[in-house]
Amino acid sequence: MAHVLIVEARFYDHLNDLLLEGARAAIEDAGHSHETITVPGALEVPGAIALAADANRYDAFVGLGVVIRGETYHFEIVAGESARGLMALSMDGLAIGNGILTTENEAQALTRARKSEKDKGGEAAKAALAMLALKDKFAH
Ligand SMILES: Nc1c(NC[C@H](O)[C@H](O)[C@H](O)CO)[nH]c(=O)[nH]c1=O
Ligand SMILES: CC(=O)[C@@H](O)COP(=O)(O)O
Repeated sequence: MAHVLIVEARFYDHLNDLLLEGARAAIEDAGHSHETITVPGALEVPGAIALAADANRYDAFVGLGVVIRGETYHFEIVAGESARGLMALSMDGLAIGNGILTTENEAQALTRARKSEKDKGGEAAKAALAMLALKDKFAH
């Protein structure tokens, strides 16, 4: 059984609750365990995963969050840099799924956060587990 760390950027409570529901269900349906930590925003997710990875307590990681475009260039920074950070950690050998939504508005985020619709939280969890399976395959 794998132990998965979910790192959620809790910027929009109601959207995160939906993403968490999907991610946790996917992990449990696959027969694995999980725990969740919370950070302020998407920019903190990669750093939190890097810190947690040093603890050697987790087999895989799922980053969750919602980045909704505002008035300034900050959307590009938050969306792009959180994704880049997770990609860098993935290329460094961590089994990671990226469930950080980057949308133009809340309606787009709701559709993607709901388990009954696009279930991006569950999708990210399944991606992390798929990468863990690959990691295990190449380790033997
Ligand atoms: N605007 C959003 C943010 N911004 C906050 C940053 O992620 C970060 O916490 C801050 O810059 C301090 O380092 N975060 C989100 O997750 N979603 C947003 O829409
Ligand atoms: C994605 C963001 O950083 C955004 O929520 C911030 O809004 P604004 O660009 O209007 O400051």
